[in-house]
Amino acid sequence: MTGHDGKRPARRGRAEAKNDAGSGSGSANSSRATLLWFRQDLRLEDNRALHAAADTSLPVVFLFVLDDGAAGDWKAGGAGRWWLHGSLSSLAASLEARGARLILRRGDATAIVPALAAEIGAGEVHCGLPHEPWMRKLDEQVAAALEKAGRRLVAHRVATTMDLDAVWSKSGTRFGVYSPFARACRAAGAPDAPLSPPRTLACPGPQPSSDALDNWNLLPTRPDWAGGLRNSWQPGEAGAQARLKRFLDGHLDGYGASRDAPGEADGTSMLSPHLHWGELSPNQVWHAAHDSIGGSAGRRAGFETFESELLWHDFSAYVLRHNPALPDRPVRGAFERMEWRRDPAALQAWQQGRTGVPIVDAGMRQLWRIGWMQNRARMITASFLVKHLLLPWQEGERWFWDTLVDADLATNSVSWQWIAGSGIDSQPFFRVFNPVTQSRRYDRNGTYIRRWVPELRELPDRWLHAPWEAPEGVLTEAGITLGQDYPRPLVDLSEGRNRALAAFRRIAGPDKRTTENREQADTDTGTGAARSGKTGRRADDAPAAATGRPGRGKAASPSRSKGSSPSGRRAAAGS
Ligand SMILES: Cc1cc2nc3c(=O)[nH]c(=O)nc-3n(C[C@H](O)[C@H](O)[C@H](O)COP(=O)(O)OP(=O)(O)OC[C@H]3O[C@@H](n4cnc5c(N)ncnc54)[C@H](O)[C@@H]3O)c2cc1C
Repeated sequence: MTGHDGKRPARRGRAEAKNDAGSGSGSANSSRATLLWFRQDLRLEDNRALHAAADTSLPVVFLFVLDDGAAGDWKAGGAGRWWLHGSLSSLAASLEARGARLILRRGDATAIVPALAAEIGAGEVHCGLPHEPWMRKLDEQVAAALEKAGRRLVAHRVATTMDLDAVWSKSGTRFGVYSPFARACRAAGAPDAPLSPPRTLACPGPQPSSDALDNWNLLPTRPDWAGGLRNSWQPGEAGAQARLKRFLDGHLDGYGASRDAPGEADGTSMLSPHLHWGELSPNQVWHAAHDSIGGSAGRRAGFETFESELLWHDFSAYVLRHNPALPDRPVRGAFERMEWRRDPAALQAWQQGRTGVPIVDAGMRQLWRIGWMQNRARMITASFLVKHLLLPWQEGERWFWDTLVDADLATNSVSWQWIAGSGIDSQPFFRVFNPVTQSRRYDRNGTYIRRWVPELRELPDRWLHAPWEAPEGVLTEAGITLGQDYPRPLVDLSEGRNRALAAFRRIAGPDKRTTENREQADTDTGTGAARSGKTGRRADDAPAAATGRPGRGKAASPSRSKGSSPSGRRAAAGS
């Protein structure tokens, strides 16, 4: 819905506080201070929790708790911890510049938050509204503990453009598909306008004690694998603003095409870690992008596509909110019976970017080096793991969790299940990305491959995407001996594809949706039918007719690699 001035009406009235779990029994009136509990909203601008705390006119105490116990398997991974250190350091400096202090505590938040609220005499604790299941459970426990003492927890929407509890279909059901969800969001109008930081922050005289950030050991030391991350990112609000400006100044126009070209510098905004850690709100990003359109048709087109991606971010949170088991279990029950293979050597080759398929290796090495991978490359590498290698999507999800600076429980699990075909509004399993076709289409000149797989640099474009097809003389001239300078492919692409399709056929029967997929698979003929609602997500392979030979992979339940610490996994993979 667009207003006559070309601007959408605002989604006002949707930023109200949530999870107001306490009784509000009057203790707020006798409060001496307010507690602001930061989580994944590490910013001063457009932070509704911060505004609500400041509006009490009481001194505000700022707290961040590192509670790895509550997060369990989903505590921040190695790259996430590196980012968190930088982001907290930046936030602490911004607060100090305003005469305030960030209090750091490590341990059980259900004990720490109520105890600190009692210590400073806070009637209210303000925080951002989370969508991670473990954090929601934690909030319930903290709210209950506070309530016992007549205090209350007040959560504010800080991480999505929409109030996710207010998005319903016309028939009153939840959306299970992205496109109508996005239509409903767009129809609701523009996201709320961003708020500037409060002018003044009243701070208490004596401050509570705080841990020293350096003592949390969030940065890797032995080995220090973070050099590529340091060279690529500036965690914190200032870095986020600079990245947003760079993208909007030069790259919104043409984003529709460049977002699919992994080799294009700044082809996408690279805002994902800043958005994940809440150094920028999606509302700030939306408004800045919208305001930058001016009269340009190209920028408007870029904006429309960019907005779709921001809504995918909201949709992922929405899906996780309504499917708390999503990070661990397939949404489609039939996939519980999938006969995934167990092949640690293949898994490690994938993690290290040594599969012998250049576009896959380029993506995995980019991830390793800078803690981020371009979206098209994420799709190709994920599909290769799940389909050509027939390894459980949870293995890939775990690896991404540990190595991505933007690792986000909602987006990561929704995306992995989308690739695996086991999730909500996913790509059907029988759509198998051919990595070579994808590579030729989206990295036509080989810029991406040459950057991240330099040993192939001298190969002519024609052979770069599939070196195993190159004549011996061409390889020799490029200085490559396959199996020595660069691996032979881990799997024959056509055999891998057939093995995956055979495994899929064995589970397809009893599950309604997968049966439908299979029937569709037998009749689809073109890429048009392969288009999903997801912008730019298109499978390029012909659909699976019932041609594959039965696979021989042994049934393996997905292992979660429990017990190996994230940084241990990074260290184990070498550099
Ligand atoms: C297997 C797989 C795993 C992924 N894991 C994560 C993850 O852990 N964290 C994460 O933030 N993204 C994840 N994505 C989604 C996507 O790849 C990244 O959000 C995107 O590449 C980030 O780059 P950008 O900021 O330049 O995006 P842009 O193209 O500039 O998009 C702007 C913003 O929109 C959102 N967005 C873009 N693409 C998607 C998408 N496909 N789904 C949901 N939101 C999107 C992000 O917040 C992004 O920062 C994953 C995708 C795949 C295929």
